[in-house]
Amino acid sequence: MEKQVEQLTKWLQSKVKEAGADGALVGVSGGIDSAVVSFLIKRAFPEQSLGVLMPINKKVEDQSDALAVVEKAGLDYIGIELTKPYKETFSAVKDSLVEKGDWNDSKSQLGGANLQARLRMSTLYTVANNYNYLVIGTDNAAEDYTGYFTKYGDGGVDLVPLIHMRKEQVRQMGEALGIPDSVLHKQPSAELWEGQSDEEELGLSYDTIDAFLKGEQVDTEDEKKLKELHSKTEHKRQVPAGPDL
Ligand SMILES: Nc1ncnc2c1ncn2[C@@H]1O[C@H](COP(=O)(O)OP(=O)(O)OC[C@H]2O[C@@H]([n+]3cccc(C(=O)O)c3)[C@H](O)[C@@H]2O)[C@@H](O)[C@H]1O
Ligand SMILES: Nc1ncnc2c1ncn2[C@@H]1O[C@H](COP(=O)(O)OP(=O)(O)OP(=O)(O)O)[C@@H](O)[C@H]1O
Ligand SMILES: [Mg+2]
Repeated sequence: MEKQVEQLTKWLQSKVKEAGADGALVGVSGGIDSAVVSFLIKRAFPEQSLGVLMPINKKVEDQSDALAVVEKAGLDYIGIELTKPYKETFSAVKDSLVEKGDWNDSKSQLGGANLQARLRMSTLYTVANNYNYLVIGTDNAAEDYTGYFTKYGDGGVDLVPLIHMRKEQVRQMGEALGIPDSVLHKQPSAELWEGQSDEEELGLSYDTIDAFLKGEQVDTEDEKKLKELHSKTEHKRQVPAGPDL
């Protein structure tokens, strides 16, 4: 595991150098993926790395797991509360659509969730511009395959160090790096609405997704679901399509 950590550290250093950037930052949620990236960027850029805590409908001081991560990693951090910008943007959209008579309430939970992820992305890039840092993403192989991320939200980043790692491998790396137990053993959640759980929303467990990614036999219905998710979200893994010349 140490060898893999070292490889990723060197890779981050070389990509940042190649970009002419001075360091790297990551959004820290208190989940395991961003915890692993926090430790990696601290290792790659001890003096030029930053964690950004961006609670929505919560205070920075309430993000206890995220605070435990930056503290344990020794990562410099800032807290930027996005509740007000989120509420204002969401209301501006809603009020205009209600007035036009086109508001679709059943779509609003997902629309609002994706707005949260995209507001965080915009915030990260604003901070990155200030420091001349790159924005490091946290997507892993399971999320990438299933397209379980917001296009141009948490998917809108410069580098994706964990993209070839299954969730179990992220957990193993987290253990090796000394990530706090509360974070290691927590249920994966995008926390975009109350009680959200990745596995419940996907209708698949990470164990099943990981097994499939390893080429192991999984339940036929699960395999069908995985392939459907993958093909439906292909557009998220590509640059936007233009017409043929
Ligand atoms: N074929 C196609 N070609 C080009 N573009 C296409 C398209 N189909 C849809 N689109 C576009 O893509 C949009 C849908 O994609 P998107 O906006 O991403 O939205 P969508 O995939 O519907 O939702 C994002 C999913 O990711 C989950 N998520 C989000 C953020 C973080 C995490 C986490 O794990 O932390 C998870 C979230 O809970 C939700 O299940 C459509 O509104 C449309 O604009
Ligand atoms: N409150 C937050 N503050 C800062 N960044 C956040 C916040 N919520 C989400 N993010 C960013 O969005 C990313 C995607 O969230 P995701 O839930 O997939 O990862 P995670 O929380 O690190 O791990 P897990 O999937 O196990 O919950 C996070 O890794 C983080 O970079
Ligand atoms: Mg999470």
